[in-house]
Amino acid sequence: MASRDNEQTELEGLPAHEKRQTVRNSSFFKAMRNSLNGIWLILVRERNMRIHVVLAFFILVAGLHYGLYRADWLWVTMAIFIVVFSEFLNTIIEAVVDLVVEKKYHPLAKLAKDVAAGAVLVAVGVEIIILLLIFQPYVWRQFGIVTNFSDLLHQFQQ
Ligand SMILES: Nc1ncnc2c1ncn2[C@@H]1O[C@H](COP(=O)(O)OP(=O)(O)OP(=O)(O)O)[C@@H](O)[C@H]1O
Repeated sequence: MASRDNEQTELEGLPAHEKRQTVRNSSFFKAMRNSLNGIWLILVRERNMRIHVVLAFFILVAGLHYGLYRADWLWVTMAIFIVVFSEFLNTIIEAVVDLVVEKKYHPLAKLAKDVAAGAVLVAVGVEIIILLLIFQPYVWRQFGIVTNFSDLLHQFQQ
């Protein structure tokens, strides 16, 4: 138990002077503060999350550059969300596993962590597919090539 207490004060991203709260949040604002702290902690502790956020920024810039339609923005938002959300779940699972096994090797710990990491990989794969499907007509259009089926139909009708 002592080792867990030490780990708590040494947790990267968590101020050492942080008051140790283990009871329910006394107010909505306290709950909000702890939730924002969770977002801050994952950004400070997880390099992969920082990479996802930077990539999301460039995707948003590309979306603005190409002037995506509203429906396309919904897909792009969902694509970014599933990756960020899966990274949140991955971090939660890693933390809970570490809390339970306390640095000892356990095949179930490996299973939980590897499967959680696999979920992030699947989410990234889905994100890539969505982004390719959404962005490719805009990119081709820049070179004067029409690939969108409805645009093609529209051209024939004219
Ligand atoms: N207690 C454990 N028992 C068995 N295997 C473990 C244990 N801890 C970690 N591993 C193995 O080491 C790998 C890396 O674990 P770690 O907790 O360092 O994740 P990480 O490097 O932060 O991963 P990610 O890049 O997904 O955040 C796991 O995927 C798992 O295969």
